[in-house]
Amino acid sequence: MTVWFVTGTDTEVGKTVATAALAVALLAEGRSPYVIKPAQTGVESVDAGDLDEVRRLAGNVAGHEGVRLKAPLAPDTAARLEGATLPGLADQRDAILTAAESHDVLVEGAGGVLVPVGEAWNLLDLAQTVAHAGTEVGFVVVARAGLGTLNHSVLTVQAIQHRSLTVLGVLIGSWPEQPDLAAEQNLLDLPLITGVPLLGRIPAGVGALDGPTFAAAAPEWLTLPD
Ligand SMILES: Nc1ncnc2c1ncn2[C@@H]1O[C@H](COP(=O)(O)OP(=O)(O)OP(=O)(O)O)[C@@H](O)[C@H]1O
Ligand SMILES: C[C@H](N)[C@H](N)CCCCCC(=O)O
Ligand SMILES: [Mg+2]
Repeated sequence: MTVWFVTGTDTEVGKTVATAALAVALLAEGRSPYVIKPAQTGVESVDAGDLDEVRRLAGNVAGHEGVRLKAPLAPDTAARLEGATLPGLADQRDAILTAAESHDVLVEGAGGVLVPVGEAWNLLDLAQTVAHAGTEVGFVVVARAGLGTLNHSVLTVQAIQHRSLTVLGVLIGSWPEQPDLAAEQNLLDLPLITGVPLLGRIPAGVGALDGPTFAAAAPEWLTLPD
């Protein structure tokens, strides 16, 4: 089974909404998604995290969180502030490999791709250790629609490719109802400048939909990577 890492050009670009849309598209193909959030920050123990939001939108998909931390900061920073220990790289890797035995796994990072999700390691380190175990790994990069996204997207794609990891494509996390000139041109320029496919665009506002409405529409917004 595949392991797709869902990263973004920044925090708040729509990785969670994109993860939910990818999960719906996998379900629509009769596949079995498993969603992992290795490190959830900015939530108390009783709060809904990204995995809960994915389940609200996509239905009760299988999955787990690696750790949750209170401060709305990078995981290693949040852990330092509360004196918490982050799960080790091998533990997070093994949890992914176990899930991948029977599921197509979606792993959502925290913030952008170089944000530490462990003690001095990031999503690229995690992806590399999963790939070294012989599992097929790919990245989906969630990007903003408008001016500024070209640079952020190329930086992210090249950081991933620099580690000899595969970028499956770019997905626009929130496509405006009235796109401006930059957004419209970015539909052409994003695949040109990054060298990877544009997998689709998720309409702005759909993260606020109820689950069934979201799930009915989500497959139209994107093309699943091969
Ligand atoms: N297409 C969309 N429609 C509606 N709301 C959206 C959309 N994309 C993002 N949002 C909203 O923007 C906020 C940030 O989105 P999201 O949580 O997906 O970002 P993220 O990249 O997952 O952030 P993090 O780094 O914290 O995981 C959320 O409140 C979300 O509901
Ligand atoms: C709290 C937020 N929503 C994310 N979970 C964590 C984002 C960390 C970003 C760190 C940084 O790039 O400065
Ligand atoms: Mg998120």
